[in-house]
Amino acid sequence: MPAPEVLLVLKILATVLILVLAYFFSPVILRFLIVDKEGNRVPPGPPIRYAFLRKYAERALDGWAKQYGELFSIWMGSQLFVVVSEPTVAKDLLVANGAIFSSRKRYFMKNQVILKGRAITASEYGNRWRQHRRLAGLALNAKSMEGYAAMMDYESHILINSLYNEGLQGKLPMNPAHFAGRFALNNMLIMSFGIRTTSASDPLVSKALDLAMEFMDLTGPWSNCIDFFEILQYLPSKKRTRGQRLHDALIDVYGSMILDFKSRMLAGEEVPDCLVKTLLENQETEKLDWEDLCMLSAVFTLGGVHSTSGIIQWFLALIPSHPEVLHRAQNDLDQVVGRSRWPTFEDEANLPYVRAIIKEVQRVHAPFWFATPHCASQDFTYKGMYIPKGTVVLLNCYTLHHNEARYPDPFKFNPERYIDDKLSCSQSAKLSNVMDRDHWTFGAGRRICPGLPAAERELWLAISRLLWSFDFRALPDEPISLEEYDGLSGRTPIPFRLCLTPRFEGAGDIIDTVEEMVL
Ligand code: HEM
Repeated sequence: MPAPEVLLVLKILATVLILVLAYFFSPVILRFLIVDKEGNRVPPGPPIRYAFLRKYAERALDGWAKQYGELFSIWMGSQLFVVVSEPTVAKDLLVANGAIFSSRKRYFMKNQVILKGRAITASEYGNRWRQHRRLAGLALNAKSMEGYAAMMDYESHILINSLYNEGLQGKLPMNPAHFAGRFALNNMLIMSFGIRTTSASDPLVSKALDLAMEFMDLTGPWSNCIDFFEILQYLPSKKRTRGQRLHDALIDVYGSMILDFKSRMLAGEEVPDCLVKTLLENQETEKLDWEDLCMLSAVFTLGGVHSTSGIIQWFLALIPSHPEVLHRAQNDLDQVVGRSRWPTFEDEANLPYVRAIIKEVQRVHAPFWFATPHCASQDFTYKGMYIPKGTVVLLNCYTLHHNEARYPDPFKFNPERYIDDKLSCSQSAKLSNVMDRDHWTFGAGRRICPGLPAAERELWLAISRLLWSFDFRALPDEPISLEEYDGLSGRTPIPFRLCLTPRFEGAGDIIDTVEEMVL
């Protein structure tokens, strides 16, 4: 017979175990208990609560979508998620009922520790978000975009030039990630701060890319148990320390750029139009404090870095194993543009296959398989399924992008499927028949990415010029993985190397006619 003390310990352990099991299996009961006035239950879903989802969470979600249907629910710790996996449901909830499904959950790590409730992407739906969106809109409207057009053209030239020279005209295999990252970063710095990095070795490039990666890794919809188990929020943890450090680094790096810009304004210098100019000019009337300025400009900038650079990297990862795609695109470029100049943004409408390649890369390798989660700001019942206020609503882009009915043979990289699609992604997102929409890479509804036109222009310039300039060769003993990826929310390929050889004699003459400039 064990001693009474041992029995007591065993009893306590058994009770704890029962409580833990009850907690994790409580969805079985909650699915009957949580109902609206008519008795409608939450959408179907797995019977247990999850503490975290394994790497490549999109595969688990895709499996559940097949098992439970177009709208299913899942508990992550205390948080109820509803996952949207079908285009008409996405439209019905996020677009038609955008007044209800356009908020954001106050994630502990992302919204509270890192962004301290600031920044457009973290703002709950309401006046503050409208203010942020209006300010971002001023930096991204059609007139502002015209102002950035020449610089984006120039940055794409610098991108091609640095790949050409650093890769010794194709003799040296290279990892394109840093260069694609710098291209996207420079475009964002121009739009946000009116500045650019003047060489690939500028320390700001690595610093900003590292901060963007850390932000993506700490802020995924499932990355942190601490977001869903409130008790952990009262305890010190490594993740929380990383989040706090990231907050401080964002203030440090982006705050000092704001101070530099402000001192130029105060000195009477003519400063370029950009987001920070708009913010500083409107700081008093809009009642923006120092942290608002830092977080708005930091998140705006880093939001457009890994996403755009990721798509360029996925394009480069895909193209060596799809020579038929490459040859057709290069043939079209030769026919439409010729070899005595390279493509400009104005050529876009005349090169439908190149545009189709870009759309297809965005479909098969969206940088965010779950966009940025929305949150329900009211109770809502959809087709007999109850979505309580506070539910996080997730766009399951992976399943949406592999929908057999919309994209036959969905796992095949096949740009041909977009050949008759003459719309830009911005136009396509507004189509009334949502089954015709090109893809969901930029989100949906009122929170749809406001940087979409900027991203489209950048991607066109980079990808059409890469196709015009180079042949692409993978290394026989370094296969490029198209299945695995880096990043917990923003996805980029596992680092890879390839050789970029000029496609014809004379290409280098055009590629080499550019020099780094200081703004
Ligand atoms: C290929 C590149 C890009 C991709 C794939 C992308 C994707 C996204 C997605 C999925 C969202 C969330 C949408 C939603 O909640 O439904 C978003 C939001 C946002 N994006 Fe982008 N983005 C890209 C480039 C950019 C650029 C270049 C900028 C700035 C110039 C930008 C600025 C923003 C901002 C400010 C938000 C927050 C909007 C809000 O919460 O209201 N993005 N983006």
